[in-house]
Amino acid sequence: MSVHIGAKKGDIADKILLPGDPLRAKHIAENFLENVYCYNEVRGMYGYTGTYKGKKVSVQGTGMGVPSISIYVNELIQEYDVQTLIRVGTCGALQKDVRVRDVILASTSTTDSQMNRMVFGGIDFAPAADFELLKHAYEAGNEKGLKLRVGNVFTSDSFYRDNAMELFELLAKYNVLAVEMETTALYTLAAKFNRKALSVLTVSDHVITGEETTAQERQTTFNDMIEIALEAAIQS
Ligand SMILES: O=P(O)(O)O[C@H]1O[C@H](CO)[C@@H](O)[C@H]1O
Ligand SMILES: O=c1cc[nH]c(=O)[nH]1
Repeated sequence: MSVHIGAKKGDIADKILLPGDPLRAKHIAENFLENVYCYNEVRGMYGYTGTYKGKKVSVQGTGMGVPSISIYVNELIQEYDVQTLIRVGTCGALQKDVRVRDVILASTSTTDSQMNRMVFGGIDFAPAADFELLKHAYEAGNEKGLKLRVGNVFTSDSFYRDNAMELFELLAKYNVLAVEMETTALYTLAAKFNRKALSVLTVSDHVITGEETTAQERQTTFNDMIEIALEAAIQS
């Protein structure tokens, strides 16, 4: 096992879905995978492996924020040699024409996290999705008749922020689609270790209109996003 994941080598597939919420991991395992086993319960951050359309796929909760997802992604890559990592997360919409329950593919991310500034000595590294994964996910969405949004998301270090609207309006003006808390870390670590990564996000709330989804929905019912991510994973 690694420090935070109680799996043996070989227990985790080389393709993995990464929800922030461990109960979303359980939902994905129970409703989308076959031949499932749970390989991790450390800290209640559930991890499962099973098959999707006959191909081995894992799903691992990451917790919230850059430090938490960085721990899981580092260990999944360095200890378990995972190659393809797809975040399946929620986000808050920043654009008027992005609606609650829409699915967004993050082609890149903007951040207020200091992580990359520390690593790159003040240079602004531009985290990017893997193009092939993004293409497969986009095509999977099209096949389901969905109009996916593709673009820049804001990876924030804080969920609660003073004077948030001022920043959100500025980001919206620069075409940032939504706010969430992990994509920058995922894309940067994937670049560091030469792995493939993508964030597929469902809009759970609207920062401008105030429209929201319930905690139950955030745990369990964002199934378009899950199917799109699984299709992209098995084609990678
Ligand atoms: O639903 P998840 O994947 O946790 O993603 C979003 O939800 C959490 C905040 O409520 C943050 O982790 C944010 O990125
Ligand atoms: O980080 C997040 C996630 C969902 N909704 C938000 O407003 N922020």
